Amino acid sequence: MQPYASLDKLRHDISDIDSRLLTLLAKRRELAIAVGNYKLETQRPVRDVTREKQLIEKLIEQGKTLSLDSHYITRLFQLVIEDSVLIQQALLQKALNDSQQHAVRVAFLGPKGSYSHLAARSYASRHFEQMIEVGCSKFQDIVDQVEKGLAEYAVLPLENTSSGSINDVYDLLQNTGLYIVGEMTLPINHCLLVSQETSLSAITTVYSHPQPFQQCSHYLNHYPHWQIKYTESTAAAMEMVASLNDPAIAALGSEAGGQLYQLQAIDRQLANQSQNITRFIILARKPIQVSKQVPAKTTLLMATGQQAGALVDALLILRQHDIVMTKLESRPIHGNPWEEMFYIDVQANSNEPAMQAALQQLTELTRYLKVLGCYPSETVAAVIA
Ligand SMILES: C=C(O[C@@H]1C=C(C(=O)O)C=C[C@H]1O)C(=O)O
Repeated sequence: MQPYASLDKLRHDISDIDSRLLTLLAKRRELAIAVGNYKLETQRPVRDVTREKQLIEKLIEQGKTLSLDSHYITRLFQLVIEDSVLIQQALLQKALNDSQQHAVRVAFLGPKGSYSHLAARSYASRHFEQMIEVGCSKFQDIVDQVEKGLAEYAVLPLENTSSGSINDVYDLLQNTGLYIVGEMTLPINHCLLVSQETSLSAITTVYSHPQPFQQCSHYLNHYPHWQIKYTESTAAAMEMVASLNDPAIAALGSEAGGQLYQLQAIDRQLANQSQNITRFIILARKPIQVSKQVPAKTTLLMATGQQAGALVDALLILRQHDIVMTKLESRPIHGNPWEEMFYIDVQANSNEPAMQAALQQLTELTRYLKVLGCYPSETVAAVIA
């Protein structure tokens, strides 16, 4: 038999299995939606950590008999379970907030192909029937679009596992009347994208948004002669590289985004952290109700007095009510040199009695307190067996 013929046959069989896997995953999702509807009627919590643990344990056992590695099985099914939890959370949220909108306008840092665009699409696929894309060129424009009623939702990147907090977005939150109504995480795989056949040694200039340059600083240190050029988004960098069509010019961005501009990746996984993940927040003009059946997060904006221990006193209030803090960030207050605004994420629903009591005490203690939003926590990691 010709080697090519056998390769064709093998690939045909692999494609066949992949397609059957997809059909099964879609069936699994349908069952998860049915479970979601059952939970809606019976008021049961979406997450069942014991069930997740048992499920993964059983799969690992079965995997052993099939010579499949437990780490591989865990990673695969964490993703599958995450999808199922998020789809159920979206279902409960829709029922509670009675949102009748079919086509919603979502503003993000565009143009097409940016990470924000991928995040907006992924969030919309779970939450809305149809998304009308509103690509913006600045963070401020995204917020303005929603504030002016030209879009219903804003998608903004807030923090990244390699480069940390995105200060410009934190600062915007101090001055907007919008509320946080959702969050999501997106794995970010930065690639070096080029418009034609070339090699790393031929590159002289790289275009991208400042964030990818920060997140790939270790990789870039190997090429100190590369000229760095900033653009307003990774997609703008891709657009530029496509239009210049020069073998010495590259962009840092996502492979999927690059495909929209006919760019090819010549190097991948360039971020300093192998787990390079960005957390995005979703903003809207009105706050939402979060179902008691889903894990919730609340984000607070707070200015304490200048007295010694003011922040500690505030945090002690959270501890007193057994409220877990997942993030604390501080940013300067514009116009008040050396004064700080604190951003606090807690694992709690702002409607719970414990949180209500804590908010009451914090209002008495602090100079300024605002609930920026309460939203379903989408940083779901299925429990490892
Ligand atoms: C589907 C369910 O909901 C969630 C998702 C699970 C899954 O995808 O297998 C398991 C447990 C729950 O956290 C369920 O409760 O069975």
